[in-house]
Amino acid sequence: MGIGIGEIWSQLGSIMASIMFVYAMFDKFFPPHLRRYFLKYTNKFSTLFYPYIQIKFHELSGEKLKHSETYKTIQTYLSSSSSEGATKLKAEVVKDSQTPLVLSMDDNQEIVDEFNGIKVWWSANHIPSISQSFSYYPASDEKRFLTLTFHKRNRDVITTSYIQHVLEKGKAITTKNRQLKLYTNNPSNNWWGSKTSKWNHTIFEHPARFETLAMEPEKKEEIINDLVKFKRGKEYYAKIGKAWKRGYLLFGPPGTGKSTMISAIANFMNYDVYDLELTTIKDNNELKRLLIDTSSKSIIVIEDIDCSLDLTGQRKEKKEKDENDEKMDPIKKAEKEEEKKSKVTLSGLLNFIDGIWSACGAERIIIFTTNFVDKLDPALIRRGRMDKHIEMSYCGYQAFKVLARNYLDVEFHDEFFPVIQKLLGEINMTPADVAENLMPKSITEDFESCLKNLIQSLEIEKKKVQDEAEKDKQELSKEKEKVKTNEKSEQVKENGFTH
Ligand SMILES: Nc1ncnc2c1ncn2[C@@H]1O[C@H](COP(=O)(O)OP(=O)(O)OP(=O)(O)O)[C@@H](O)[C@H]1O
Ligand SMILES: [Mg+2]
Repeated sequence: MGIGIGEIWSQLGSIMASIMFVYAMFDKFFPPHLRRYFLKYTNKFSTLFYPYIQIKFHELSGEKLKHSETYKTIQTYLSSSSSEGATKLKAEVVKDSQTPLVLSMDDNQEIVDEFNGIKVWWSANHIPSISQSFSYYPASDEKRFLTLTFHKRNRDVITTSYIQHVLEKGKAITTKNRQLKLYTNNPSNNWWGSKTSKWNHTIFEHPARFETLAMEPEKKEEIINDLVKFKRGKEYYAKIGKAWKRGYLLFGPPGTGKSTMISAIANFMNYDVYDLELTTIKDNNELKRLLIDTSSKSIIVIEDIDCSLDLTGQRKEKKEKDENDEKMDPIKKAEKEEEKKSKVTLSGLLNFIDGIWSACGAERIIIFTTNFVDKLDPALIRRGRMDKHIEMSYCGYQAFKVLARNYLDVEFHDEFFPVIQKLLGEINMTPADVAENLMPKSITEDFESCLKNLIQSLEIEKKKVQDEAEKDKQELSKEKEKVKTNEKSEQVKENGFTH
């Protein structure tokens, strides 16, 4: 006869009661100084019989400085197999991935994985915050980690090949599912708790590509080659003893495609973009902390560097405006005072680019853009910091051809193209303006009228330039006339004086 469920329960109950009783006796009568020895030996005893090893992977590593990439990678790896093993699943942020729903293990769930016939167990663990106070911000002492459990005898295989296998596979899945992200820095008064990130991000979906970027083909080729070389340069950078990063300085007048070029680079390299807004950063220290929280395979962009640094521009303008607010309430005024005092300095930025801290994380491109390259401090843009200087210039004939192909699907037109070629040789027009002229303004407008529009604009521009040159010439001759008449009258005076 089998034993009934009820009987099992009653037996289990009495066993539990006995354990509780023994524990209570132990707690009450065992002398505390002996208890320590007892626990030590039972621990040794149990490890003798407990044949498993556990490894923990924490979400935050390095004194909470950084979200661990290893943790994220393992999580990705596990999410690909957890759907089968775990019974409680968690749906992850959907918008970051190309797959509509990313499932992963929920807290305190366990899954079994197998590698070369060896069984391992993974569990997701969560230690809630100790502080009980209710807060809008996530608690900073909350801890999450993944635990890997395996048999002692497999120690070597697991710690070398298996973990490497997990990381490689996790990375491969990440790259496959990857959508580029565009990050902007959060003002530091929002950096509460360890969970709130220093960077906000959205999905980066700029359609710019090198193929659609209008510039001289040789120049474009050169940039692409440089990027390819950089991407494959891991060993090379290690060999020459340099951090694996590269700086580009993009300069040129507004509307020549600097920002477009950044997007094209991001798409080409498949890197995330960190758009760094220097004006909201309080000091060099904050800048450093932002840098630490960026990931590898990324582009760090500082647009209009001449305006955002203390060298010129924006900050000064801001100060002047503030001086008008004399009647401001005292708290706000103190805050503003604080804002004025703290700032990122040139040396802080230089450290950010190539100081010791810049070596954390690899495969990174730093891009500065400016309209006025002459305004920048030479220290900032010397080679080694900004390795490659790229001038984005006015639209030439080759660049126009790319735009015509993009906007109108036209390769050549024997009536209009030669005219445009001649005019572009004489007139400076930005690719943005050329593009605007080429864009059909209504659905009925055909490509010929678009090309005519461009020619018309170029001719108007040419006329303007000619008129201005004429005016300048006239003024110059007037000046000359004046000087001549002055000289004459001086001479007359002098002659009159001597006679
Ligand atoms: N070289 C180019 N190739 C293709 N499109 C271009 C190019 N330059 C400009 N454009 C077009 O003009 C628009 C403005 O260009 P973009 O924002 O890249 O200029 P910019 O150099 O960054 O200007 P600013 O100095 O004002 O920031 C873009 O949306 C793009 O469509
Ligand atoms: Mg721009």
